[in-house]
Amino acid sequence: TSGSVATSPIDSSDDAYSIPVSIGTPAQVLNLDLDTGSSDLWVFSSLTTASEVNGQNIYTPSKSSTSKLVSGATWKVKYGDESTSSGVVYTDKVTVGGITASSQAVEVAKTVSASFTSNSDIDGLIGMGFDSLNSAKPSAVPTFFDNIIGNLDSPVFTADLKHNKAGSYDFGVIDSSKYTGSLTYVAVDTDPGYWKFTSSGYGIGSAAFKSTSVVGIADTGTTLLYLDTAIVKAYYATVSGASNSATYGGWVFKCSATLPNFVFGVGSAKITIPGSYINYSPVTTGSSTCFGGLQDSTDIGINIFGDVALKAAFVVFDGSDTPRLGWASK
Ligand SMILES: Cc1ccc(-c2noc([C@H]3C[C@@H](O)CN3)n2)cc1F
Repeated sequence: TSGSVATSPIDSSDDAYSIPVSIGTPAQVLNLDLDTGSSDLWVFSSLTTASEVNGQNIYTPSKSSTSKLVSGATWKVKYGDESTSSGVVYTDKVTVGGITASSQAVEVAKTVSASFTSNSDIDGLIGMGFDSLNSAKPSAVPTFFDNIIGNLDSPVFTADLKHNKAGSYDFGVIDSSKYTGSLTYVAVDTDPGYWKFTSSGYGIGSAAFKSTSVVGIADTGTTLLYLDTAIVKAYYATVSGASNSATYGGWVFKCSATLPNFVFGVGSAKITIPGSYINYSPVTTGSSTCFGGLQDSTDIGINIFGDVALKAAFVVFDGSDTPRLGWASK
């Protein structure tokens, strides 16, 4: 089997991308953030503290004839931005892009932190990282990808994110109409559970490409691109007036600035991120100061190829016995 689901940016800044996910019988459709950087499928629910729900769609297990409580199971997640959620676990039928996992662990939130409450466009997350990252106790539960991989024509899913428009996630198939040229594959280190790979270098604008190993994760749930200080400094050195602002917590510049393209290497291939993607968004609505789509990864401890990078490429997440990432321009 194979399938495809449209994914849309939740706002004009492409802060996150959501997909419709059907849960239960009859179907309850929630808009979930597909996150290759985590491995819990969790949802706002009828069990979520009422004051912490603000416009989200909720999953009500009691209204589903196929829901089952997983007795004694709990979960708790914390994301890179320190946001959190936690709760209990049900199993139910889950369908994404026409592909069904008949008994998917659905982690039902009893509580969520303020940044989830204030984000009415996200009804939860669907983690597509490796099972080692799953937070369920006393034992981890499989991801949706893990539950369907055996039924897929090919053990892969692909990401085709776009700037300010709908893209797609495909399952079980590599649609060659979605990219140009050829795919270049790189090895994935699944420890501790991210899609972690080594980029072969970078280029800033028309400057010479710098061949150097840059280890990072392909993370659809992170908005921006986070790289080593030296690379980030070299990039913004080409942007007059750019500064690393304590006030805004990162590199900012005049919104009127023209930013150079940023190239990252994957093997012998090169992915070009248009400078316009790095002129990310005003620091506050209407401000003439803009926040960069490329930021410093020092405080994170790992480099993250988030949506700013991913939306410049077509990416194959290959979950075969030797996991790997395929990259192509588009
Ligand atoms: C309100 C909100 C907060 C965080 C996230 C979030 N989703 O994925 C990620 C990244 C960081 C890393 O933790 C795993 N992938 N962060 C989504 C939200 F809607």
